[in-house]
Amino acid sequence: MAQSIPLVSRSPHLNFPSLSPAPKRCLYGNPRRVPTSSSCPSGAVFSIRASTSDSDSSAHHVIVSDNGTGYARATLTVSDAASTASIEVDAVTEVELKENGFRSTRRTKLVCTIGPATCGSEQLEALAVGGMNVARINMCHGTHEWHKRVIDRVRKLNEEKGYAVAIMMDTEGSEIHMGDLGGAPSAKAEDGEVWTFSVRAFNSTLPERTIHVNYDGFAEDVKVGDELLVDGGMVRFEVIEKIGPDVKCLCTDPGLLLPRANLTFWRNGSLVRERNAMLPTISSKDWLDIDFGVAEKVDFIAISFVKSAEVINHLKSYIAARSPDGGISLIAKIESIDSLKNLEEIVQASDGAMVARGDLGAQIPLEQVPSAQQKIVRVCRQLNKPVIVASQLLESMIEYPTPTRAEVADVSEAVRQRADALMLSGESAMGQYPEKALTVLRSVSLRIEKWWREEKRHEAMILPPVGYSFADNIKEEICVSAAKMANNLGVDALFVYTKSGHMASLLSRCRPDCPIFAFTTTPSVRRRLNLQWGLIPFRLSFSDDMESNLNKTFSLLKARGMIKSGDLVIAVSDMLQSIQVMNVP
Ligand SMILES: Nc1ncnc2c1ncn2[C@@H]1O[C@H](COP(=O)(O)OP(=O)(O)O)[C@@H](O)[C@H]1O
Ligand SMILES: C=C(OP(=O)(O)O)C(=O)O
Ligand SMILES: [K+]
Ligand SMILES: [Mg+2]
Repeated sequence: MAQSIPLVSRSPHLNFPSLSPAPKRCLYGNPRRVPTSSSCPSGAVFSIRASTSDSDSSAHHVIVSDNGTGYARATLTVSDAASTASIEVDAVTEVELKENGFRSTRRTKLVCTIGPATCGSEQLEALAVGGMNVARINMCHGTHEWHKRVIDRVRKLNEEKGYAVAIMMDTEGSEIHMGDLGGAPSAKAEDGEVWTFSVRAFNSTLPERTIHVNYDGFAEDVKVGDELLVDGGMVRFEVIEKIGPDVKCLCTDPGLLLPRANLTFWRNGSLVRERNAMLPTISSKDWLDIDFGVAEKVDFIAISFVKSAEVINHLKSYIAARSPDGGISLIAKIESIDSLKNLEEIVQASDGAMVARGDLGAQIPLEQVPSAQQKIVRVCRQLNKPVIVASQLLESMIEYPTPTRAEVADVSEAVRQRADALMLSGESAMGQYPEKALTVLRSVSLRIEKWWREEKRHEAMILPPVGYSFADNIKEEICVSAAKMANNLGVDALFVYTKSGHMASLLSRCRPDCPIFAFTTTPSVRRRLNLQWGLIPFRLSFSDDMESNLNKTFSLLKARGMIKSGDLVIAVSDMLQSIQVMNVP
């Protein structure tokens, strides 16, 4: 059983006022320094260890303390250990840390959809330099060869330049969408024009004002008088006549038609969900794309139009059988009425979720999208799953070099909600200013994060336990306590040594004020951690011996100028149930 931790009552430094934000207190003269003594020349290590019933592990000690002072002694000599080892971190973070220190690092992660505007090696590198954490490829567009080239270029960038840009493959799903406009980049539909939407296959050039529809049942399912919405209402038509496979439609709201834009149809003010609602979540084409993603070892697969947890579980077992090392995480896209209905079970089954506002806004009234977003972000945080806010964040930047004030406010709100990540779609895939759009996301994120750190404006969120076992509960408690200590002590960084990434995600979930340095042994875990709020993932080989891990880390990071003597850090690990507070020697 867990023991009481007498240290807490013995050490006044640990009696923090709970919940209320603690003022920065001067603990020992210098607020950032734990006392050092001659017996502990290189900074004190203070360790709390909890024990569990399965106490055969050497990690399960009650407390380690040094002759009643509450401080375990450690000799953190910067030694030989590191000389042969290496640490991998991306160049942008390294420069940021060196130049501006810990507080300058961005906590909100950035996902960029890669398309014709950004698929070249130089363009990809520019995005990586600009802060792209995850590159998304959308299987609605392009061929496997095209996507493979992008994947290879990102991989090369990671290998040669030290980035950990993860790859997210997004499935097409069984939505109804238009064809590819016969190769044209877009087409303008004017008020009063009559267009033909047809399920016919056109092998030569498309007749004028004709759109191919990918769903065979389309002409049968729509009725004269139905409203047809392109891309959630960017362009609207009214169905005026049905002639076999052709549906004649009158344009009532003009606008730009983009290739493969999504289509929904509405009758008497409600979304029509006939046979199309019975389409499988994962189409036969999606299965081929998923096989491609597994073969290419992508880091994330985002599943479009998820309706229930069942499909996620099904896909998980499919992928597990083909990719036994477990390197692929599943992201559920919340973009339908069904996915909102079954939100908790879907998020629980997935490894993360996306607020896919594009299609969501076509399925529920637009004015309900903001509250849905807030709810999805909250549920994901409570269930400890990373969440991405996506679509139209900077839509006007597809054409213009500056965003609208409203777009900046929208980005700010997602950052304030402390979503894990923000995503660019058309802005980076086919827009004219992909790098500028990324810069806007980066600078708005940094500014808003700084603002509420300074003002303590974020609302506290109840974080219910997520683990199923007592051992899990201990991990959670350690992370919650470590994050709280980090805030109260104003430490420079949290360090977490994690093999699976789980402890890192538990710390991220607490959204602490300082950055979290997540050390992990495998490149694949490192890339996947790159989607999570506040984590700076490093690849490092480490052992079960925390003291040597810390020595090695300090030595390597100091050698690269990323930390310096006197910096205050708190370290936790998933090998040892402890929280250690120390100054970098
Ligand atoms: N691989 C690609 N090849 C060509 N165009 C692409 C590609 N990926 C994205 N695009 C373009 O960028 C736009 C925005 O991307 P995204 O939001 O992911 O797709 P969609 O609009 O289909 O939901 C697409 O409509 C398409 O015009
Ligand atoms: C991200 C979305 O999905 P896609 O771009 O694949 O339609 C969305 O609908 O917002
Ligand atoms: K998609
Ligand atoms: Mg969508």
